[in-house]
Amino acid sequence: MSEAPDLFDAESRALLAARTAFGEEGDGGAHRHALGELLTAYERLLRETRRMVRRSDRAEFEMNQLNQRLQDLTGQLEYRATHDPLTGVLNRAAIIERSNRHLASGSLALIVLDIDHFKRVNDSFGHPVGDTVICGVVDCLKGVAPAVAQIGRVGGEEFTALLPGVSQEVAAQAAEQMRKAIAAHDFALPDRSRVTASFGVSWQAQGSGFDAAYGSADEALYQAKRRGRNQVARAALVEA
Ligand SMILES: Nc1nc2c(ncn2[C@@H]2O[C@H](COP(=O)(O)OP(=O)(O)OP(=O)(O)O)[C@@H](O)[C@H]2O)c(=O)[nH]1
Repeated sequence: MSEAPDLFDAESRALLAARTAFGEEGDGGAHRHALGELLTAYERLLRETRRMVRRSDRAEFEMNQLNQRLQDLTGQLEYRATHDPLTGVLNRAAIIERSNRHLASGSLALIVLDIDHFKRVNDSFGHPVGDTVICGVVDCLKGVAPAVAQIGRVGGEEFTALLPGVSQEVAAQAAEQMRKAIAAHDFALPDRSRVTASFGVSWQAQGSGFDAAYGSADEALYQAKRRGRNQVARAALVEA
């Protein structure tokens, strides 16, 4: 028979003693004593086992908590790396990454918009008021954007909406809804003036990239600004 492990030394000894006592012609007292020793040894073993189970439960609980915290922190880090802290929409890096990902598997319509004469808002009422206008514009965009749209802030007062698999025609209609929503919104500026934005809309076939999509939408946006602002301009379509 193999040797008993150290952990069970006391129990093994008690068991051996009990076997010996019961194997011999002993008196009742010796048997009772051996049984008592055995019982004590096994009660101790039971107590030790329960203590170890409790300790292992505690360790498992703590490990699960640490795991959860790690997952939360990873999620927070990922969120910060991909979102604009002021408005909560996607940041420039995330917009570039998603545009390229969409264009690798299909077409992409891209809307770029820029708040008109935004410098005046900052200069007249201060930066914090400018920030509330930026947030208000994002709220307007979210309110009317199609479900498929992914909204991002790519510059100070410049935003994009990605519309994967959507035609330029439909994207231009969505941009027009956005334009109307901003123009109709009361931004509660001290002089009661309205806020407007200009839009450029591009469409790229599968295989293109963010630079081409953004470049042509930005060119169209520039046209919208030149033509008097508060309007939507479409980029010339480039066939694949
Ligand atoms: N409040 C605030 N202002 C910002 C932020 N980022 C950029 N800006 C401001 O946005 C303004 C951009 O102004 P311009 O590029 O001259 O353009 P604009 O006045 O909007 O005029 P147009 O685009 O030609 O219609 C500047 O005053 C910047 O300081 C921001 O995070 N918060």
